[in-house]
Amino acid sequence: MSSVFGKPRAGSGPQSTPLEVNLAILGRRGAGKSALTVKFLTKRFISEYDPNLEDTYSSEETVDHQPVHLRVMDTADLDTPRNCERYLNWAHAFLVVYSVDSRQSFDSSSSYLELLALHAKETQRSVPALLLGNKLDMAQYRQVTKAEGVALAGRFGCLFFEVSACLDFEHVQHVFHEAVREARRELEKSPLTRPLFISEERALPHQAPLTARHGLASCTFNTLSTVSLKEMPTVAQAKLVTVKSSLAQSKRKAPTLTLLKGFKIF
Ligand SMILES: Nc1nc2c(ncn2[C@@H]2O[C@H](COP(=O)(O)OP(=O)(O)OP(=O)(O)O)[C@@H](O)[C@H]2O)c(=O)[nH]1
Repeated sequence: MSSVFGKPRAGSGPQSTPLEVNLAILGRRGAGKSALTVKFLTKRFISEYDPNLEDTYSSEETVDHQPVHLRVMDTADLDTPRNCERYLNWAHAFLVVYSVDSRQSFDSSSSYLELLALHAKETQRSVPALLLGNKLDMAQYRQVTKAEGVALAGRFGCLFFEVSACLDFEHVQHVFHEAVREARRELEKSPLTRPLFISEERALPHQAPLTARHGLASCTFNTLSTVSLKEMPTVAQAKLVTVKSSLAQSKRKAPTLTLLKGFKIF
């Protein structure tokens, strides 16, 4: 039996079932969520995309010598969080993305972090979030300083990174793997935490003022006190695509590319 983070882990040997981690990528339209997701999955940068596609990808990863079955939901909210339940109750970790050359996207990322903090409070379920400033290659057009990113992340107690989807794959991979580590820590603290889909829609009493304040229109939260719990169903309007691990992809690029419909990959 191997030891991760000082705790013996049942089932972490070679025969073990991979740890399942659901990761949702949040952020304003154009921040680079899809580009980062595809970069992580294929090591490639995309320049054309369908902004209305919301895809959930599945990738077999190895993080700290442990197999991980990682599902990545590349969300497609418009300018503000909408119908958030689909990811709030599904994800074990969130990547909140803004673009360093867009003040608007930074403001949106703040709204997303507020939303996550509120949801954590209401459900008493802490889900780690990482704040990510993307498009570092556009640093000459910066509208958001690194210090502002650090400060926002500090306010919400999350890790912070600046990356570029069109530069090094390793930096992007590092961020995704950090998200897995954060999720794993949380899962080890409370192993009963697992993705749930809660079917009953019920707005919280104080939801309206907060959503109004932060522009979180049409987000509904459901707490564990609501009665009807179900397994997470297929994500609405999402394709689930299995992608080979990064290592396998580099050897077998063609099959991977045919799976990632909706993107033009270079
Ligand atoms: N220069 C640069 N451009 C990027 C980077 N990441 C994404 N882009 C470009 O920014 C635009 C938006 O990227 P997407 O990945 O589609 O952004 P998104 O957040 O998924 O946006 P939606 O799909 O509309 O939700 C595209 O033209 C990308 O090619 C980056 O790191 N650097």
